[in-house]
Amino acid sequence: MIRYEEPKIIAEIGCNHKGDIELAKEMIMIASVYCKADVVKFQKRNNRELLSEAQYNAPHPNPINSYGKTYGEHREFLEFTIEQNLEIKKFCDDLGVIYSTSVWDLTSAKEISSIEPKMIKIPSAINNHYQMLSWLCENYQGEIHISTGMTTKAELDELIEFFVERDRNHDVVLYNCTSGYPVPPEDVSLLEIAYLREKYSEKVKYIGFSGHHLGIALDVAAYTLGATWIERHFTLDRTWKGTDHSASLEPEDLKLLIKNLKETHKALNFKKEDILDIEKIQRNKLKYKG
Ligand SMILES: C=C(OP(=O)(O)O)C(=O)O
Repeated sequence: MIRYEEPKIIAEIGCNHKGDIELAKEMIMIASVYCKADVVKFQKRNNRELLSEAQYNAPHPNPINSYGKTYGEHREFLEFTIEQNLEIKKFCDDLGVIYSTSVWDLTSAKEISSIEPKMIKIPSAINNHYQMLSWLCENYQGEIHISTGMTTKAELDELIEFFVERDRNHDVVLYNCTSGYPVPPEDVSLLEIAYLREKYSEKVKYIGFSGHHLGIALDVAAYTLGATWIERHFTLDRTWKGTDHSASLEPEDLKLLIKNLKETHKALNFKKEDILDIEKIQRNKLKYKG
């Protein structure tokens, strides 16, 4: 039986702030105050550590989305320093919204841990970086959220055992994810959520869903299948330059998604009695009396 707790919604700002901290703050305000997201999330990379020299110096694979002459320059343009991340975290604390970020390398994991966020995300691309995961298990006290896009079932088993062996599984949230931008419905593969729940719900704290699809219907289905945490990319304009905007939600969509998720949470129950109060008048009026 699924334990339906209140859904928790992450507005993944990621790099959609276009490297502009004032825009990032405006997005945080809208996501939290207007849309009512629980968490706003960013991404932290040390590009010299993460990318090989060749990757750093190569052009962006899709130049139309590039903010620099090389892929490395493009990534640096979108990067906030640790001081800027701290400024953003304080901005979030003042607003009462949770700040989080994914970390893409060991240096970023160490830097971000030093500002003590409540939760850190491990992106699908990096969920096999065991040196970084070991460091986090030993040094970081908060929740560890892990995405499972482009990951085999055997790799997933290994990942969960890693956390169980270190007795850190009690604060792991495991996300179903298909890594694509955008992902067509047939590749969202929502039943993987049921698989994660059946196989790992005793081993991790919660199951989640990191969606890169279009629209908001599938997130409600994901919640109904047992994903408590729902993460969606967030932008102010889906036509902006950048890989993630097209698969992101604009404010009206995110607000409606959160409303729909909260209503679904209220509706996922059994009738409290055979005939509810709301039905009694109808029963007197309409029920066949024989
Ligand atoms: C890429 C990320 O996540 P996911 O793998 O869930 O898309 C991220 O959080 O930075």
